[in-house]
Amino acid sequence: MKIFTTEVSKTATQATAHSGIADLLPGAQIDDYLFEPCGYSMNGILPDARYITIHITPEPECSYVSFETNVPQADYHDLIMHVLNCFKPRKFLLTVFANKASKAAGVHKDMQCEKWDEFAGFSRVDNQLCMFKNYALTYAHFARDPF
Ligand SMILES: C[S@@+](CC[C@H](N)C(=O)[O-])C[C@H]1O[C@@H](n2cnc3c(N)ncnc32)[C@H](O)[C@@H]1O
Repeated sequence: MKIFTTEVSKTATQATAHSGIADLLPGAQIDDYLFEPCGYSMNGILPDARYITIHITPEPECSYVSFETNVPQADYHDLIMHVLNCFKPRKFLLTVFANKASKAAGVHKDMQCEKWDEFAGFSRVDNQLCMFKNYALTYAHFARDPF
């Protein structure tokens, strides 16, 4: 997380490149900001009103990264792996919003499968499917050391 400090990165562009954020969704037009002495925010826009937004609090006592996108994908496995490789968290929360018309319509059912109980070295410690009128939400909590 030191990469998101002005001690290590001279500019936001440097932090975006060196952290791997620039490669998460190639082609995004990025507006990034590196706070003094630490902290990072970025918004990226892609064709068809798609976006990516990342906010990073690197302070060790309360470190936190948020990543959000509306880029439609049938399967977010590779993108999730890419994000995890960038930030190497000890735990993460995953939320997927999709309805029947979404490219990701099958994700809710898929994420109820036991194969997600263990994922990329993480254990799933919580899993919820919430059905709303026009869409559903899957929420899952993964941790490296759950017990
Ligand atoms: C990236 S900002 C994001 C805050 C925003 N509430 C969010 O999560 O969307 C938080 C990080 O920037 C740092 N920071 C430095 N100066 C800041 C400022 N003037 N306003 C907000 N955050 C600042 C904080 O210490 C923290 O590491």
